[in-house]
Amino acid sequence: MSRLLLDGWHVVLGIETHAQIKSRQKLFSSASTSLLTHPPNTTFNVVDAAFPGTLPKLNPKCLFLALRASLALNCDIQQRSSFDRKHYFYSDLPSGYQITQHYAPIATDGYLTLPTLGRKIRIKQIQLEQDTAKSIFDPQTRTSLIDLNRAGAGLLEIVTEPDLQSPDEAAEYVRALQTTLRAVGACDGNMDTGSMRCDVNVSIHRPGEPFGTRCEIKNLNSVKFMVAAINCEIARQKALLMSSRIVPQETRGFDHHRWDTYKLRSKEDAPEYRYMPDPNLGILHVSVAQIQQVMDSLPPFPDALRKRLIDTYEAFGVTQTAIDVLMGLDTGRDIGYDGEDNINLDETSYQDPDMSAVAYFENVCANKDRDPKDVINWILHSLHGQLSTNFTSKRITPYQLGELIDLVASNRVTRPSGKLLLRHMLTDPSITLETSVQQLAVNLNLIAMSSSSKDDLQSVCVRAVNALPDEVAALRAGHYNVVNKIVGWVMKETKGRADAKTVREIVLVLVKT
Ligand SMILES: Nc1ncnc2c1ncn2[C@@H]1O[C@H](COP(=O)(O)OP(=O)(O)OP(=O)(O)O)[C@@H](O)[C@H]1O
Ligand SMILES: [Mg+2]
Ligand SMILES: [Mg+2]
Repeated sequence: MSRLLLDGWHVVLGIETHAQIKSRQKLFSSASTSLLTHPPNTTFNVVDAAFPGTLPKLNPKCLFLALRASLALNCDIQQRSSFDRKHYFYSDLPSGYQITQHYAPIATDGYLTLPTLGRKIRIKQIQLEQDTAKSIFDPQTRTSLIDLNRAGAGLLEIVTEPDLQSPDEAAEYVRALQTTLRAVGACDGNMDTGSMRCDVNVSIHRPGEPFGTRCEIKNLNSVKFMVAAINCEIARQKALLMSSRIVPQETRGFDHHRWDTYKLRSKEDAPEYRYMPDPNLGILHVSVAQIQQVMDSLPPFPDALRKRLIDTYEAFGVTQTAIDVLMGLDTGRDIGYDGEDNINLDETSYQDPDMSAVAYFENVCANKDRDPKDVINWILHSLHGQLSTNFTSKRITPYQLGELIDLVASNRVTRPSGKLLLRHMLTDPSITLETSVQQLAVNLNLIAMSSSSKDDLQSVCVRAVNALPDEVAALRAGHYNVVNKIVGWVMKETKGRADAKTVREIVLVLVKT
């Protein structure tokens, strides 16, 4: 979408994302990070509950993941950064302040490339900070309950420059950010469970004029709501400006029942946070050697990987869209993860999260006789839905899929039979990762008839012609499309083992004579 909206306004958007760090322990305490399955108030310790005399201690795993995310977002890592206290009083904040990096964040001046639009969105800074507890209002007893499980969990706040120009771009940015954070294992990117939450800043102005006043919409937990909130906000600001009023700087929320934004507080009511350096935490030093070590541990970045895949496979007819779907970048899919809990909580066996769909595809394509376009079609169309899980743990290995593709490509098995074969492989528990696909095709009587015995096929076609005299007459009278009905009869009779093209040829010869 272009920057210019229909009626001549420019839209300016900046996004602040809170991403929960995928670490086993909290940012400054040794308590476990909570999963949704944990009962309330079971995963916190005295540090998280802010008992007097407790001291914070930075968890190296959180730092490691923050550095990975920062490098993946092309930021400059600050060799010296520090922590500050942001004070406010709310029941979900036991200590009365949140530890964040207000004055000297860990990383600055990065960018994220929007995969399909190709534009670079500048990342202003990334800061490490603590998450709050959760307060839950119980309307029956009219009381607020506090769950400390989330208190003190590590967050990355990732702040963009005001570079985004439309709701579509904002959506693409969030999806690309989600993919990047997942690719480096820093965050599971799951918006509907609150692992990733966005605040979006919106302003509009006339072309050539300075930026308008921003309003910030807080705590958006899906891309859909974010896009809706931006659209509502643009409409609201436009209406104000068109009637010669001003847009006051405000913090707003999005009400998904009313499908509109509402005012939370104005700039004048903004809390005074009384930021101050946290005296319990010193300067955080990161050496060049440490940065290099993290750099060496990184998997290929999604945009570089995407470019390599396009450069390698586009010549074979593999489309960019297919590559985006394979990489999970396709913008048509909503941000929701498949609900699977693939959080790797074991620090000692740290593994890069899988780019398994890509690895699987390239593994099958390693045999140069295979057509990559054919391979990606099999994966996307026939294995679709299983892409977000690890292929090797599934019921079909790249070797087996390759075997299947070769059987179909050489007409030993028809395409419909191939799909049937695949379904068997995915669902029949007696089939192992060692099963030969060719042997299975033989056992299931799925070897194509045209390549096994043409005579058999000929006799089925003769039966078809005898069984369908009306259709034969229609065909003879010049209604060519009727041939499909006769071919269909043969396909049904042979359970899809016949090659439709061969059947058509045989039928046409039979009908003419
Ligand atoms: N005129 C504007 N229109 C839209 N977005 C803007 C504009 N000016 C700044 N922004 C964006 O607003 C965001 C400001 O975030 P930042 O964290 O710097 O400050 P904040 O919102 O005041 O603080 P807090 O972290 O307490 O919410 C950035 O993403 C920035 O790009
Ligand atoms: Mg901010
Ligand atoms: Mg903000």
